[in-house]
Amino acid sequence: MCECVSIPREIRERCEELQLSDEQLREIMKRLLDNIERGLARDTHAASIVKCFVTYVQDLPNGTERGKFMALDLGGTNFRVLLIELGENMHFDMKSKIFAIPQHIMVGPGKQLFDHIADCLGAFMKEHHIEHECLPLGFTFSFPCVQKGLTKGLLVRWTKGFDCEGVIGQDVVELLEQAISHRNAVKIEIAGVLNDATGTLLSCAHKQSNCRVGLIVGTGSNACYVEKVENAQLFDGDRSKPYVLINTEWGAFGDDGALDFVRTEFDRDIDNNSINPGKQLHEKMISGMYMGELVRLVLVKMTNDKLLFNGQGSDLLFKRGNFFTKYVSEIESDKKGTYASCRQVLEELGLGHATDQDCANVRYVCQVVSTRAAHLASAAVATLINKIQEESVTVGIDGSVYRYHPHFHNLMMDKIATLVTPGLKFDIMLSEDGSGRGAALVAAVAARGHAKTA
Ligand SMILES: Nc1ncnc2c1ncn2[C@@H]1O[C@H](COP(=O)(O)OP(=O)(O)OP(=O)(O)O)[C@@H](O)[C@H]1O
Repeated sequence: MCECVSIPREIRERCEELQLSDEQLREIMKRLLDNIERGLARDTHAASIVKCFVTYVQDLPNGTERGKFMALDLGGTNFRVLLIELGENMHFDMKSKIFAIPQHIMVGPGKQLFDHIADCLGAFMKEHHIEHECLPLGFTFSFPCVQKGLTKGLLVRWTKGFDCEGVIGQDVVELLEQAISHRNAVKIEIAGVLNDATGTLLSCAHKQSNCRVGLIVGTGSNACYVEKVENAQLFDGDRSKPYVLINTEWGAFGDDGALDFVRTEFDRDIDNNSINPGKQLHEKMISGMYMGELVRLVLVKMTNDKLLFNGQGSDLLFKRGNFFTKYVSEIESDKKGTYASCRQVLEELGLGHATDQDCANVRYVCQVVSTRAAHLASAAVATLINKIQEESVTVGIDGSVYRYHPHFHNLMMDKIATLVTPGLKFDIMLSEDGSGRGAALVAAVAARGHAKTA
């Protein structure tokens, strides 16, 4: 962090607990690996915090997939319906539309949510004049699910601000099918349910054949990776194939206290004020739903201690949720020694009286919080790379935090390089629309399978 020189000692000291040493990161890796192994093993799975659910996806795309597919992507800020056509030479034609999920639907009855999804699907198919076709559909549903097959996923719990009654324990594919037939508008054949991390892995593997990890750093954080079937003890699918994709659900890592040695008062505050206290503690230290709020909490404390803004905050700064995660990216995008975006953000927050020193301090806090997130994500990715132990592995990543934060990629490249077993090569690539393409690819790979057996 090159700007330390101009940052007062008190500010730096307050931020120390938010900076993780390599030793701490290695300890986190050890604990995460232990959690992953417990999630995979028959005897320890039930009690394991990191669930490592099997996905039943065993084949990666190989470029021979062809046809027209639908995809639904539900799992965070936006809900999307997509129509994707796979052609020769990896040609990918995609039409998509974003539909809002109103807040009252996010926390209302489950039936209302699935009816809404079915209505949006029907409207989209009509708009594209395909309402009379029965197309295969991949359903990206990015919440923790126990899968019982490629087309059966039971919701374990809601995350990321959703809390719809009557869905936990239910098969979300069945709920979607019921809603579609109930609305009676279109016909669809659901070919697979997956989450966005799996979709990201598949969409990157379509381009980069050594892709073995899919990572999300968006509203939430999660990862999926390619595991040997022999290690996936609970997998009851085709054990004659060598691999199966594992959905780690690592957002829950730490829910048993494993991360308490690095959690701070700010992390505890975020958790206590969330709709799922005590849950998803790893995710809450990394992802976009919480990053801005973490920064705000640090700024509030420093303001109250008269270390910022001459002790004069603003109503907007003191109100929860007002410091958006995109502000972190904007503030850190200012060139060294300049504060144009920072000033704009502070003005929006009623802090027009900030001095240049305040701006430098605010940027420092943003850097500390986003760097911690990038380092935690890196430690978790390095854990998987070391576990996979292939000579060269590509990690596909999606999510607005990774996509838009100006330094996240570089921070991750540097830290993963420090943490992986010497000799293992890796690369990380941005997934172009992983959840949508990935869902279509699941449907397409399944269709390829049918074609083969037919
Ligand atoms: N410019 C930005 N820089 C950093 N974070 C951002 C930016 N814009 C949006 N975000 C954050 O990214 C999150 C949304 O992530 P994304 O767009 O990947 O959506 P998502 O699909 O809902 O996420 P997920 O895949 O976790 O379900 C929000 O928490 C938001 O605050």
